Amino acid sequence: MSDTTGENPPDPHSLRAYAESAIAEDDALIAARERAQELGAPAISPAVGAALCLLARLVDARSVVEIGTGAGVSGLWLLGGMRADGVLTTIDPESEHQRAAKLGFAAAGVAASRTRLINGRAAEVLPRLADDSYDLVFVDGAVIDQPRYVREGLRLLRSGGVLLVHNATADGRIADPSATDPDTVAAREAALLISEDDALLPVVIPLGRGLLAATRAERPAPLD
Ligand SMILES: C[S@@+](CC[C@H](N)C(=O)[O-])C[C@H]1O[C@@H](n2cnc3c(N)ncnc32)[C@H](O)[C@@H]1O
Repeated sequence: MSDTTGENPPDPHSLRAYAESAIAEDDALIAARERAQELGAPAISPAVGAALCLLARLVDARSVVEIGTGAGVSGLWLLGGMRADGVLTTIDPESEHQRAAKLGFAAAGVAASRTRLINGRAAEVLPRLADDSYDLVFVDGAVIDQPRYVREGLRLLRSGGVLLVHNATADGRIADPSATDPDTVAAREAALLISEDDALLPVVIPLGRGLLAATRAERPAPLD
């Protein structure tokens, strides 16, 4: 499994390495990535960022919620795909991380009105957000909390919206039946919540640490 710290890079000849190398980041993203490294807030990989940007564009996202601001690398990619008047609501309990993200958003020329940085724990903040009102929900907090975030994320998501869970594979352990550590169990529970919901169309995208994407399909009208 590739990681974004560079400690465990993918085989340079693998499809995954190719997918990562095919994405070029601009100066604002490169600087944000450096801040993330300094703060120890691991950022999504460039290919995951490009996937986020693409999906935000495809759903014409105006309202996005992010769990785990970090230093703003994923936020910058999401904002790049969102509508020009779209607002990113991003939650993180670490004020230092959010200060770095704010710096990165300003350096990229993002208007302050387009970001709502909420300093707090997602478990306390998410219940205050409105049902069915977000086009995209991006989950990138602790793996152990994924089931809770998926439940809340599905409540927030509008019909036709997209839920994205990063590190959905618990660093690749999800496919190993002998792995029963708490993170892997939590990642399995989150994946099951999604796969057992008939209204969702899910896919695991094997980029970065694994991105689980699911859209809430608009239900077809019943036949007479
Ligand atoms: C992997 S980093 C996020 C990286 C970011 N999404 C990016 O790609 O640039 C995880 C972040 O989750 C935050 N976090 C930890 N506990 C949290 C919680 N209970 N609620 C929300 N965020 C949390 C951490 O402070 C950290 O900044």
